[in-house]
Amino acid sequence: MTQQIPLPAQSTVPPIPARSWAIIDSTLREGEQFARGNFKSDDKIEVARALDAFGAEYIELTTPMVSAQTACDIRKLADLNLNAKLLTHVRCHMEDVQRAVDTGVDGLDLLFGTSSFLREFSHGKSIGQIIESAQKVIGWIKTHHPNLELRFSAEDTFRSEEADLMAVYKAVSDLGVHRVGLADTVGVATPRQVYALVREVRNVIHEGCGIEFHGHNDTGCAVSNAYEAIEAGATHIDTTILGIGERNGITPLGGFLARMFTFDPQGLVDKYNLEMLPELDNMIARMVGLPIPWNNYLTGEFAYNHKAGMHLKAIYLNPGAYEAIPPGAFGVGRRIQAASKVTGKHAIAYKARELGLHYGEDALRRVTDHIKALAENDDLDDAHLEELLRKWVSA
Ligand SMILES: CC(=O)SCCNC(=O)CCNC(=O)[C@H](O)C(C)(C)COP(=O)(O)OP(=O)(O)OC[C@H]1O[C@@H](n2cnc3c(N)ncnc32)[C@H](O)[C@@H]1OP(=O)(O)O
Ligand SMILES: O=C(O)CCC(=O)C(=O)O
Ligand SMILES: [Mg+2]
Repeated sequence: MTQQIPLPAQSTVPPIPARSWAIIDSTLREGEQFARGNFKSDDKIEVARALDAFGAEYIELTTPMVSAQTACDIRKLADLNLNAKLLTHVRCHMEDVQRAVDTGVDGLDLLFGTSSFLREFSHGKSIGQIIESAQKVIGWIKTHHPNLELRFSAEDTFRSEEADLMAVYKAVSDLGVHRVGLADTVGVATPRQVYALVREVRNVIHEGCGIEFHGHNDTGCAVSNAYEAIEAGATHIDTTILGIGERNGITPLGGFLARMFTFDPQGLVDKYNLEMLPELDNMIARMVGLPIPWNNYLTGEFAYNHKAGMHLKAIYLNPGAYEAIPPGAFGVGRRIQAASKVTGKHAIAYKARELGLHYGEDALRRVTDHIKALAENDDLDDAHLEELLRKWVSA
């Protein structure tokens, strides 16, 4: 995490310092709600240790109410004494909380649905009753376990009435929670809505109270919504490795880091062991029995594949011409695909030079056209290209 890497010139957007926000990785909570997420005790230890080595500030675990085994696993994870703070995600309910405080975690993430959908179909409580429960539960924790870090989230925030939200957030902030949470539970929020609501919430909570954002990806906005939340003053972002979670998941750790790297690369390098990202993604892909998607942020098989002739000419001169983020920063490599119908003479000349071969202008044009024609139906692999370039010189 002290590594210094050569960093390219970045976008013209003002920097957002990486020290202004923290990651709450929820692979071991939201990720357990993923279709293929069913982590065994050893898996949980492996994931928690890996996230800790990566530098995640927080690791969120599911509620001990799930099962006796889950409660036992939470205790085991707490006994690891990781640097990352451990949180357990619990309903705003005395029984859950009493069970949670015995597990040895550093904090509790409380939640209560505030939208009319969840008030009617999930728990049946009014906003007044939600606030009363929060007072009872938070009051009890503050008295009996004053050292626990506390967060209160309004589940389904973005389909809740603004006045209801402000009443709930003000009440829990007055009760002394360390953070309030905004959750885009069904992935419906737009980046602009996220920005506006985080600003509103900032106005009703105490100055030192943090703001956490949890965003689902149903409409493809999970990364941009997390970014907008930070722009508006959020301090904590929920992620999972590979984005696993209910339905199609939440803000993926890698995608979020890619987004934030462009604003403060050195800040990220200082905070996290970024080169571990492929290891984290591979670990979860293995545990859930699915491949890493081909177009995954940073670690997908083709995330750093360069193919078109116009790109290749520039990439050889300066990779930053067609890369926002140097792949080495995240421990991945780039792939130059020089032998396709969309290649150009500069790419072929570079490939030839790597083999110690040099062509005159005419020969270069002819070999390039030959390769383009051959590749009309199927791209050539590197071995085929090499053979062809060598033969061309000796022919
Ligand atoms: C959007 C999210 O991801 S929220 C987090 C979801 N996480 C989980 O559900 C954790 C895993 N869940 C479980 O293991 C179980 O659902 C348990 C142990 C929590 C509860 O199981 P059960 O008692 O069998 O209830 P069930 O799951 O069928 O129903 C949910 C209950 O929680 C209540 N509830 C829902 N939200 C809340 C809340 N925020 N605070 C308090 N109670 C709540 C509902 O009213 C319902 O209780 P009821 O039967 O008294 O009406
Ligand atoms: O507790 C939270 O803030 C988020 C809960 C959750 O997973 C969701 O609302 O999608
Ligand atoms: Mg969720």
